[in-house]
Parts: sequence; structure tokens; C-alpha cells
Amino acid sequence: MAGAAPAARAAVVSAASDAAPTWRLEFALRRGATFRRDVSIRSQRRVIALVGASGVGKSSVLHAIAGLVRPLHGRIEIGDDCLFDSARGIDLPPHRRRIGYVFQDARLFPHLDVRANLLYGFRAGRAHRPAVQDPRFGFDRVVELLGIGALLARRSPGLSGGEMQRVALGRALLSQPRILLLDEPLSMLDMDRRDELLPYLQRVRDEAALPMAYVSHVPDEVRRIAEEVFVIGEAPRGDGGAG
Ligand SMILES: Nc1ncnc2c1ncn2[C@@H]1O[C@H](COP(=O)(O)OP(=O)(O)OP(=O)(O)O)[C@@H](O)[C@H]1O
Repeated sequence: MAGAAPAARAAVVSAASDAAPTWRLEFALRRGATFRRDVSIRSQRRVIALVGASGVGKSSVLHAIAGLVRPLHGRIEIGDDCLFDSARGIDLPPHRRRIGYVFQDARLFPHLDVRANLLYGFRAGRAHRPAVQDPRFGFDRVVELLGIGALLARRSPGLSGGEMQRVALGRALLSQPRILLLDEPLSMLDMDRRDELLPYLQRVRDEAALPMAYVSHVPDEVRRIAEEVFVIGEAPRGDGGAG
């Protein structure tokens, strides 16, 4: 299906309003020799989900937003930020996009304890914004938000999958992002651990108040997190299709 994606089309806008969309993703992607995907997503919602079958290009869309894959052409605007616009020659490098990225696996540094993993995120954020005196996501606030105070001295190999993902979320927030991308953050957890982690994701969604794009295969998860859902890889149906 991937190679037969429909051409770019009029974007789907979630609510009847003249306000500028929070998400404006209109671009063409190529991965490898054969995969091509035209993406057309507009949403005024802050929290969107991207769903679709395996291999349709969900992660690739997140990679393009993060600047890890360069679209063939098009534009990527989120809130007031233009991250990519081929017509205007704009292509911000990844470190200037201020994106917090949480992957399926937490990707913590195993030789560091939780505090040091979190501080890595904090320093990474500061490295690109040394002038910020009063970061929006302070260490104590993030630790409280994610309930990871009791874990600070522990190393990641001893943590449960859910604990690791909470630390990964914390590390992402401490980098002071303007946008959060979550690529199937619950997919490696069993059902009980998923149910434990979901409320933390909801807290981050509500309290961090950042634009969030959430990739998942699980309908229940998507319903509980996202305000609008876009199906990648399906022909438009007038609502929620996305290219
Ligand atoms: N680095 C790469 N080089 C070549 N092809 C790639 C690369 N990364 C992804 N692809 C291909 O691009 C297509 C989309 O992959 P992507 O991982 O974005 O899909 P996905 O919808 O996120 O899949 P899944 O749900 O299985 O994670 C696939 O056909 C994949 O094989």
C-alpha cells in the first residue's frame, strides 16, 4: 500500500474556525528506494494521533517533524514555528527544533542512574539555550509530575518498562521542548503496565500543554490520549484521513 499512497490533497481541518492550525504537515517523504508517502495533516487540536498499519510511515512522519529525515518537498509548521519549508529554503537542524522525542524503548543510558539520565536531558536543552534562566520544566516539577522521585538513585537496568518510560518522558521534558513526539511509547509494556503509564501520559498532556503527536496501533490508547486522530496510508474519507 505504501507505494500507492494518494497524492497530496486538501488538508482535513478538525474544527470549523479561521484560527491558524496548530499542526500543518504537508510534505512528501521517501524512505529507501521504494517507499513514498504524501502527508497532508492540518489540525487545530493540540494533541493528535497518527495511526495506521505497520509500515505505512507513521514513524517516518515523526522523523520528518524532528528533522531526522528531510522531506522531498513541502512544509512543516507547528504552532508558530516553521520547521521546514522547501519553498522558502527553511530546514531547521534537529537541535534547533526543540523536540522532545520518546521512543518505543526508553533508550536510557544504562551506566547512569535516573537522576543523571534526567540531567542529561536538562543539559541537552540548556546547551542550545544557555540564556534560559528559568526553564519551563524544572527538575523537581518533572520528577513530581511523573512520580519518579523514589527512582532517582537507581540505574535503568533495574527499572520496570513503565518506570523506564516515565524517566524517558522526564528526560524529554527536561530538554525544554516546544513539541512532544511519542512513538508507540507503550508498545513494549504489558496491559497492566500500560494502564499504569497512561495516567502519567495524560498528566504530561494536560500539564505540559505542548503540541503532542502520538503514534500508536491501539485504539483505546489513542482515544484516551489524542484529541484528533489521523489515519496514515488511507484514502481520504472526509474526516481524519491524512495521506
Ligand atoms: N532508514 C530507512 N531506510 C529505508 N527504508 C526505511 C527506513 N526507515 C523506514 N523505511 C521504510 O519506510 C516505510 C515506513 O516505515 P515506518 O517505520 O515509518 O512505518 P511505521 O508505520 O512507523 O511502521 P510500524 O508501525 O511497523 O513501526 C517502511 O516500508 C520501512 O521499511
